[in-house]
Amino acid sequence: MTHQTSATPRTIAFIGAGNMASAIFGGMIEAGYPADRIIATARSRDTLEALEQRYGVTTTQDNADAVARADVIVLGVKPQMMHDVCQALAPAVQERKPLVISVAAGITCDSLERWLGGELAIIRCMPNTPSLVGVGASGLYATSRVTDEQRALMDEMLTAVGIVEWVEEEGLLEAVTGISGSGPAYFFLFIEALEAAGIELGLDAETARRLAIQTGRGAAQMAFTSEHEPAELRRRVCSPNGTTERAINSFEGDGLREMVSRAAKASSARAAELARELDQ
Ligand SMILES: NC(=O)C1=CN([C@@H]2O[C@H](COP(=O)(O)OP(=O)(O)OC[C@H]3O[C@@H](n4cnc5c(N)ncnc54)[C@H](O)[C@@H]3O)[C@@H](O)[C@H]2O)C=CC1
Ligand SMILES: O=C(O)[C@@H]1CCC=N1
Repeated sequence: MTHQTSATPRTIAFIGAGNMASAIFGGMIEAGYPADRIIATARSRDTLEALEQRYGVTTTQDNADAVARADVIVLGVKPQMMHDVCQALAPAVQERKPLVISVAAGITCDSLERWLGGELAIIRCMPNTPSLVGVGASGLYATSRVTDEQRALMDEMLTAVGIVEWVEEEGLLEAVTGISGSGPAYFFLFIEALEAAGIELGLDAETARRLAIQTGRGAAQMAFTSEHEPAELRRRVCSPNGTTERAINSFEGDGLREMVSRAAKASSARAAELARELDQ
């Protein structure tokens, strides 16, 4: 992992080490980031003990103590918790002035900066959970106080767990949320539906699941590595008047594209709604 180019790896505190935050630092550690440079906080001692055991990270229930020791803080609590967590952390953050990263859907840099006491370098990140297996996709937006060095550090952290796309307008993170932030759930739903169809067609559940998962994996891998566009790869599965053509016509007739578009826009709109609801 490229962090080795830095003289000393930065200490990174993950405030609210739940599904998303642990997917990021789990992926970073898997890629070689030193676990002893990662501090994780959560409300429950049991959660923290499990993280210590699994990843070898340092843990504490005291968010301010974690901030006091960190060069970078990653805010990973639910959007609804963010205001209270930030306000409680403001003195420690103002004392230390770390790079602040938020992965919360919706919450704007403006809100974060206000809640944390002002004048901070903030990066908003919309990651996704496949970061845990090194195949994440993250959208990033940086405020004007973020230095080139801090951007490079963020690139190092997140390219260790997947691809990184910077956006120049903060509002575009809502689009990222609708596509890749929420996106893994869409693909899991499709796998579930394909598995259920396999069972209806007479396969046993285990076989149906294995075929559905491997097919999703294979199609994504082909789309990722091929010189051809996804539409061309699709056409190559469709023999004229064959079986796939019937299935694709069924999807098109049932409005799959419109369904996907509506779903992605619903996710994106919810991100904007969260920002309005939670700005205080
Ligand atoms: N789950 C996902 O696929 C994605 C989630 N996100 C964002 O990540 C954030 C977290 O989501 P999840 O990880 O899914 O939720 P989660 O519920 O798994 O994690 C939240 C963690 O915060 C901890 N927590 C709550 N209050 C705390 C406090 N006062 N101090 C310290 N820790 C506290 C909880 O113990 C929990 O471990 C959200 O803001 C969400 O918008 C962003 C992209 C994808
Ligand atoms: O569902 C959510 O609100 C979060 C943000 C993107 C994925 N999970």
